[in-house]
Amino acid sequence: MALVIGLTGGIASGKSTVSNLLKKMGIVVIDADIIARDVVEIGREAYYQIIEAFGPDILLPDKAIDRVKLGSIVFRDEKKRRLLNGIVHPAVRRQMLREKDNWITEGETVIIMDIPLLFESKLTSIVDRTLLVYVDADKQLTRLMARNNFNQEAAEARINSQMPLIDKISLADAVIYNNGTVEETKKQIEEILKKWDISI
Ligand SMILES: CC(C)(COP(=O)(O)OP(=O)(O)OC[C@H]1O[C@@H](n2cnc3c(N)ncnc32)[C@H](O)[C@@H]1O)[C@@H](O)C(=O)NCCC(=O)NCCS
Ligand SMILES: Nc1ncnc2c1ncn2[C@@H]1O[C@H](COP(=O)(O)OP(=O)(O)OP(=O)(O)O)[C@@H](O)[C@H]1O
Repeated sequence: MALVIGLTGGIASGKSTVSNLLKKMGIVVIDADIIARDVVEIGREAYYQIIEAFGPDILLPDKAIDRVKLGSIVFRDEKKRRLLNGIVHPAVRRQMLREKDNWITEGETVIIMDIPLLFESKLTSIVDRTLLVYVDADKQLTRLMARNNFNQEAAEARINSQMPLIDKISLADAVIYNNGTVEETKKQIEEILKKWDISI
């Protein structure tokens, strides 16, 4: 039996930092953000649905979806965000489940599913345990602004489109506090894996 762990957090809370550390330890990670990009590639079903819903102006000259433009629409408008989620999320969910099944068939015993909206999208039923990457609100904002070169308004729009990170703490089976150094975060990961009897 494989153990499937849902890794979640908030935007720029440190999920990729944690998943990279887990990958280095040899653990398989399925990344919802990567799959969400894949399912809207030119020619895919969700690609046409997005054009239908948001109009052809949402395309770049090379016909790919303009992610910057789409982001500036959906992170300011909840209705539009729900519309996009309704198109993209079912396709992401299907592909994630397929990849999970493939890894299980290949004999993997521990699989991480990195899903930013695990709690918001009520996807906890597809994982056995949940692991939250938490960071204080002020650090989340400054890290997001620095990483994406966002102004405060754009960064806050994204943060506010998610469940407050602090509310996710009580929903998670374990929490990694990513306020300190990456080394401190690594130690916490090792402790949780030990507590969960996962040998690496
Ligand atoms: C709006 C889009 C085009 C913006 O693309 P962009 O390249 O700027 O951002 P990227 O996809 O890398 O997402 C970065 C982070 O934003 C946050 N985020 C993305 N989509 C959403 C959403 N619908 N609601 C809340 N937060 C979101 C997540 O924390 C994610 O890790 C894109 O995020 C998208 O298609 N979102 C809908 C699909 C989705 O929910 N993806 C998240 C995981 S399934
Ligand atoms: N412990 C840390 N110390 C300093 N910087 C960090 C730490 N953890 C993450 N960061 C930085 O904060 C930013 C956000 O981290 P990361 O990309 O891992 O978050 P994420 O949760 O995967 O974000 P998203 O969901 O938005 O893709 C990155 O620039 C990363 O280098």
